[in-house]
Amino acid sequence: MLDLLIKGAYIPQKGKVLDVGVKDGVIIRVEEGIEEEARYTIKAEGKLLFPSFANMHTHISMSLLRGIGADLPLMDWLQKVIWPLESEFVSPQFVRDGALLGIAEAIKSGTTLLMDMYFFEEEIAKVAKEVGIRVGLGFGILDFPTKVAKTQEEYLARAREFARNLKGEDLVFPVLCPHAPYTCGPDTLRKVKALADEEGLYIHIHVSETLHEFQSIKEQYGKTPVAYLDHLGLLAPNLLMAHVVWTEPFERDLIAHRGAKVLHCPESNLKLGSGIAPVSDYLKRGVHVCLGTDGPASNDNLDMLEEMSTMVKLQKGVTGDPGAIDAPTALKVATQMGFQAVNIKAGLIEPGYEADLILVDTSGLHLQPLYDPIAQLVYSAKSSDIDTVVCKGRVLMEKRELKTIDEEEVKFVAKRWKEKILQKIRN
Ligand SMILES: CSC[C@H]1O[C@@H](n2cnc3c(O)ncnc32)[C@H](O)[C@@H]1O
Ligand SMILES: [Zn+2]
Repeated sequence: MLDLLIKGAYIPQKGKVLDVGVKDGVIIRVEEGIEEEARYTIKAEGKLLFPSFANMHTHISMSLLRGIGADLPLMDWLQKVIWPLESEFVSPQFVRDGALLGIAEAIKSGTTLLMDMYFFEEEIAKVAKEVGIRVGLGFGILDFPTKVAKTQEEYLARAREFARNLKGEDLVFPVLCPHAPYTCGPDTLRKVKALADEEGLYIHIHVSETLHEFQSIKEQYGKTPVAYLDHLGLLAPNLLMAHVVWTEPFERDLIAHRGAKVLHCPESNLKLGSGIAPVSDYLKRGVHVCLGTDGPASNDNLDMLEEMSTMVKLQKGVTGDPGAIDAPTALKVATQMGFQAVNIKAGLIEPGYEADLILVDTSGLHLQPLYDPIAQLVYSAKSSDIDTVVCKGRVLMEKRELKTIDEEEVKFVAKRWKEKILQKIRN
């Protein structure tokens, strides 16, 4: 008996109407007219079936800080606004409440994998398991004290303990998160690398986000950021680098050669005025590129459909080439490349792949007439068209109704945080 049967959806990547049968979280049948019994059946006639999105760089609990400090460059935004607020308000409860808000928004826009970096990540692990979404989790490691730890030794010991506690979990997995080359010195970065290799972990880090960072790392260490990380031994397949906006051409080839991954966050880079990453050039050179929104306080949402559309249009505009990134490639970057980067077999609708899927309702005026579903998903669809979301075979949203989160409660709690935070800002 199947656990889930999705009947009669059009699968654009196959160009056919098919049924999809799922058992134990995995797609086992993709065929016409499946008659096998199923515990749960979704009638999907007239809808499009796609893989779900992998949001590969975010700080979901920052959803509670959304809208604060708009229109500042990165370092002013962080140092004058965000870090003082985080030091005042971030607590396990803040992280939990922010995670619920962020995860609810992520599911409603079709995401089933989030790569997160923040504080008190054990709270996010609990929320993710309750709700049924995949999250890669690590707390930020910095060369200065935060609420997580005070010294390098303490950060590394806690990171090891955190990783060991989460090993073997189903939906959540531990990652090491040195914040950036400008907040972690070379000794910390080398030790993080050693720990990652010992424990078999990914490293998730902000890299070369602004021109200021690019120039100051070069001044301080005699090498531009990517070359500097390579010099320290970090540039390897387990390195997930967020942003990578500023690179020399030789560094781009080095990333491809070493197999490190780029987590591209175009909307955050635009909003903070950080620049435009040369993503079509990365892809041409064979770099593994994934897509992320960054935190919802610098974007200011977790909408991967929007992010995908922004990515493609920026590359067309900057290069003057309308084929710089085509729609099927954009979809692949936002789905399959993300899952693949962390070794999750999802992102394709094939037997043997994890059942991480979305159904898209095409009845909206903005999707009429529907000639090219993949191009129209990238260029015309809105996240409100996403009708159903399935993560590892579990239905997290159906007919736009969240199945595992109380949406009204999440909004109520967010308002309470707003009142507290506003009081502080006004005083
Ligand atoms: C210590 S946990 C993560 C840390 O990162 C901060 N952050 C959020 N967005 C960005 C960004 O775009 N670049 C660098 N750092 C960022 C966040 O506020 C947390 O303090
Ligand atoms: Zn970030």
